[in-house]
Amino acid sequence: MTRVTATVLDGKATKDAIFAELAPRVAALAERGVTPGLATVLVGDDPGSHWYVKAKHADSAKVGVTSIRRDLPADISQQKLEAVIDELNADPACTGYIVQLPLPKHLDEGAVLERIDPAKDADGLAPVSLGRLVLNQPTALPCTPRGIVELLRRYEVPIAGARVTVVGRGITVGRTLGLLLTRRSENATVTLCHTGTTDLAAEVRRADIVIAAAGVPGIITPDMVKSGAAVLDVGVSRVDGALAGDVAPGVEEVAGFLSPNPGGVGPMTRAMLITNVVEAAERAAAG
Ligand SMILES: Nc1nc2c(c(=O)[nH]1)N[C@@H](CN(C=O)c1ccc(C(=O)N[C@@H](CCC(=O)O)C(=O)O)cc1)CN2
Repeated sequence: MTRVTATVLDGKATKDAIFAELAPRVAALAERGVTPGLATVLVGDDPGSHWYVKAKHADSAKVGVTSIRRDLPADISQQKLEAVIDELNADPACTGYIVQLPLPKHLDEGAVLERIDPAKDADGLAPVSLGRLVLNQPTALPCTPRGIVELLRRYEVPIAGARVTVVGRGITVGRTLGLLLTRRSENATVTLCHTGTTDLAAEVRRADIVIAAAGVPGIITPDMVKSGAAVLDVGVSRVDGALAGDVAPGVEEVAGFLSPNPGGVGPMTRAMLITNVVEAAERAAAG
């Protein structure tokens, strides 16, 4: 019997294509004397967060976006961290910035996000940005949800009318993704599953698109997936030091589309961050 294997939703190749599209836009801004600048605020020593921030600055360099880094000690006080936020809000070289999450437990993440000038919120995670998203007002979109929608679109996975099951209610993916997918421009029907969901397998089985963002290795097994569904693996766990996604082996034989992990949604998150910064610079240049 011939085994069918899902089409790979290649986030790395798509990121490279997006960067190739952004580079001339950055060059056009340069001709007008505008250089977009991305700043990152990184608190502490988490190796994963360090990797992400380093990658974000490498991406910026590839596209012609300048970099500002604020690497801060794990025991920084709330007051000192907020002073760094205030500096970036006032810095004309900083078009947009992100505070790498999660922050150490002693810090008030909500207060930090609230302090970000919405005009410089490159992550779309500040309360005003999320409120604008809810109200259908123009705003920077959260990078991972935007990356998921972009990846689906570029591979022509039908979204309008699709049943989407999102697994995981974290702020960077699950909780915000439904806001994008239920806009009229996407028109999907979304179910958000979490630890209180009574029959996860049934919710996944009826989905045309599954977004696995629980951070539980292998939680999505082949028997849970409808034949031909698109499955995007966004979960990040470390098992014996290696990255482990939420999607178990064998799903590629049932799904129609599968985003690998690594190499799927992660690179798209980075591509959308740089896109958000370039768009902010274009808005500022237009006055
Ligand atoms: N302020 C934010 N914090 C966090 C966000 C976010 O969007 N904004 N999302 C995640 C982490 N994240 C971005 O910051 C991110 C995750 C993954 C990748 C990525 O390219 N991953 C690679 C694999 C990397 C590895 O081997 O560990 C891949 O998937 O191929 C980039 C960015 C939480 N925090």
